[in-house]
Amino acid sequence: MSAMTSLPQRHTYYGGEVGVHTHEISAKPRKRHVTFGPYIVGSTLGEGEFGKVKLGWSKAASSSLEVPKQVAIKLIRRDSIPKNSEKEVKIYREINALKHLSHPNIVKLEEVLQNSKYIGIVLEYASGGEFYKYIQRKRRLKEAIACRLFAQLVSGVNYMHSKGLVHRDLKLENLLLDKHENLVITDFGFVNEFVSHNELMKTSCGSPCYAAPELVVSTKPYEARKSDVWSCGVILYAMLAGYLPWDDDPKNPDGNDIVRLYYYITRTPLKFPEYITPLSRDLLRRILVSDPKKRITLRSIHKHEWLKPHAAFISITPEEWDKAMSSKDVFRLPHPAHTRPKRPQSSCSTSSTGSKGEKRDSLIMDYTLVPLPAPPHQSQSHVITKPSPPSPEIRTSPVRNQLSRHTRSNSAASVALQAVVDAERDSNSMLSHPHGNGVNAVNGGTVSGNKLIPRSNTMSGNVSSLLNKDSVIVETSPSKSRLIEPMDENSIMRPPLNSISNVAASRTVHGKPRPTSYHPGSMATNTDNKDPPPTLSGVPNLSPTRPLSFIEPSPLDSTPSLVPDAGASSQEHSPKMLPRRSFSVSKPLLDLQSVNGDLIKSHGDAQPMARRLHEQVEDGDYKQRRQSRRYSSLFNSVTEEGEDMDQKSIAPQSRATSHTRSRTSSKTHSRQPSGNTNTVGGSEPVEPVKSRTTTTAGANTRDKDKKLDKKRFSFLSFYSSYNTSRSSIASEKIPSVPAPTSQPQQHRRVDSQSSRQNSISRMGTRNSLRVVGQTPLQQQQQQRQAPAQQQPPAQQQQPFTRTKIKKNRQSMMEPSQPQVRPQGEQSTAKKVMDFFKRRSMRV
Ligand SMILES: Nc1ncnc2c1ncn2[C@@H]1O[C@H](COP(=O)(O)OP(=O)(O)OP(=O)(O)O)[C@@H](O)[C@H]1O
Repeated sequence: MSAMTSLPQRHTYYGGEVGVHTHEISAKPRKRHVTFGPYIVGSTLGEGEFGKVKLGWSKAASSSLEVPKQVAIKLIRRDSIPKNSEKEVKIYREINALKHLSHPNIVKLEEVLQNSKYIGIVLEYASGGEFYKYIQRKRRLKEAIACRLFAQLVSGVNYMHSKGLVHRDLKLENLLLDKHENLVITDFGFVNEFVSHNELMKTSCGSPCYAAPELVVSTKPYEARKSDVWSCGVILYAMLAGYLPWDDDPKNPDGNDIVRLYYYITRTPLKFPEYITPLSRDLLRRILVSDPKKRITLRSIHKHEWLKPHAAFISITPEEWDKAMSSKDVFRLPHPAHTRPKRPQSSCSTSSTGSKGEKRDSLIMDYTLVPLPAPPHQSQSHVITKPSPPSPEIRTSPVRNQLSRHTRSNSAASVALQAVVDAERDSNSMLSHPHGNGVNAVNGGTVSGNKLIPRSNTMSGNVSSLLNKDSVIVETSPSKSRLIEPMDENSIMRPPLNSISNVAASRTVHGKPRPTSYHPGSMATNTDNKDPPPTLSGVPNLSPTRPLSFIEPSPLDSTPSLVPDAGASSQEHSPKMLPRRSFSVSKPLLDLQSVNGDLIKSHGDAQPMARRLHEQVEDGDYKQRRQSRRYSSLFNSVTEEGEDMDQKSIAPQSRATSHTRSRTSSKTHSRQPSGNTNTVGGSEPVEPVKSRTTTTAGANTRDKDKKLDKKRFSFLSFYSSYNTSRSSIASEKIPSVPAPTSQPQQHRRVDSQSSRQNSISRMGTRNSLRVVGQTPLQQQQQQRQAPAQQQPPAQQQQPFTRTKIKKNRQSMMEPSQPQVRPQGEQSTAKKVMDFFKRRSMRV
């Protein structure tokens, strides 16, 4: 149609402007797309803590026969990232980790873009959607499928462990599927580094239902890798059973009392439904062992009989993965990106007024909004941080640690970002300076050197400018060196990956107080504690509860030490209110001979990242606020404000959109961009078609409903639907617990009316582990002190809903009274509604 309408114009050819002329007089409305760097931004794939994740297409490929490369772009409003905040650290922690992870079951970081308004983390698009939905659809997985996916999970986890990284937030919600239904591990916001010979960590994080007991009930630093193993076990159980383990404490049916929950977990034998085979039960029994010392290691998991069908896959070493992934995709179809489309090399080419063809359709906002100094080198017009294949040299080179060490007073997270980019420089990456297309580019490690940042003259150590609105990071892979010229070495600031240490050291000099960290054991029931589980009314050893903000000042106002996470510090053994875990500021000395775990086969990539700067102290505070907003919205009280705040984190217009697809991976992955073109950033909305963003009450309602759906999930619901009697769940042992034995009806259907409130309350409880600044008991005490207004609506018996929210646990910490659940049969429609209403929220 388009060709037909343009045909007559060919007769009016003049001066070689066919394309433009034809376009201008085309009867068809000009297509305009929202763009972000080299990508056309499509629909919303999901929404997380940092904002929306959008489907994106490579613009360059859209004009050819080549299938546009699809990516997932995690758009983060820059103004939503307070400088020196935990959020900032988390973002760059994730970037840094992903940059050095190259495994088929770990989401691939394509690049990081940045313009005046947004930071875009461009990830490989996992078109298979969210894993928990996959299980939802199937109710539970067949053993063969579960075996394959679990093999992929442990392979990916083993790989990251081999790099000296622990995920610490493994759960169903952080697993995606690719188009071949391979598992993809995502969300590395809590990733941390462990030191091989002393891998203990102190900061508890993760989601309660997936977190190892030692994170909650022990006063001791925990073995980070073993906690990941536990989470893998919970995931495996969920795959096979269709619901999560230990969900049946009659005294704590909603899991509101986290202390009791973990007391129950540590004392209640694992129970299995009858359809789980003995072999898989055996593996689960070895994984879900409360004592981390007795818990099976990943290496032993690999050798377990149940995984024998995939022994060959699991036996692939991290080194082999590095090699394979750097050369080709292993079991994914080759990326079109391997023939990465050429990007305009001229800044003018991306200008809305200076380009022709496709780029004329783009409204490049940043180009005009953010005037940049003329780049010294011709470069790509988009910016970007491009990950390069894992480079052993980068990871292990001791020289890196000797690179310039700047004493900076900037955001440690920014330093981390610079550290991220620094790795590229080591691998011959070149700097690029985009000066157009709205996304500016500077090399993260050379911000000052290439003078792309107005404050560049102060940038000898000012890495924070990486997050300045006028700055953009560009990092190119070695393969792109042909597009740009190498920078003068002297102009490049090259902070080593351990440059964080310098920041930390400098902060130490400042002598600011370090925030305290969540130290679960200081409050919680010890594993060995034989006393009855503490109750809300009688927790004997509660420490004085203080507001999070008081307990945990900004980590960057603190005095980080050089003591790694491992708990080597004398502070580690302080029973209560231990100082916050300090950040590792130097490359960890991976002593392979003394590696405690089984899987470390190389020095790996234990890059010091920003991770240790604040850990999750502020995170708890942030999440509390965020969760409060969400809950407010859920209850239609003070809601609008909360919703707005969340929505604003991406784009104002997007608030009203009804096409936000929080769980539409399968639907959207083939969706092609359409509509008008705007550039994400500047003053333009993110949403592709403005007309679609019309605000209506209905749209708002739908939007909220979708959010609710996104936040709620319960395996129990569909399991109950599938097997309403639940009598098949066999208790292998009679629990010798103080609490009454578990009851099958805990995994039951629920009244749809009450499910929403109940799920909300659950989200605030079992998911509350991410309040890392306090122990559950602390929170409980706070809760007791808190006014009743923080309490959620009266809860009703509901099946367990899973976590996807990270805030305001306090308001949810009030114990709920067990209530009699409706026993009546539900209609199918009601079940379906319940199913979608009880989606998880991560805390
Ligand atoms: N690579 C991807 N491919 C497809 N969909 C994705 C991808 N990454 C994220 N999504 C979708 O976006 C949603 C939010 O992503 P993600 O959880 O990573 O964001 P986040 O900001 O880190 O949030 P949170 O930390 O709260 O989980 C996911 O649940 C998923 O539906």
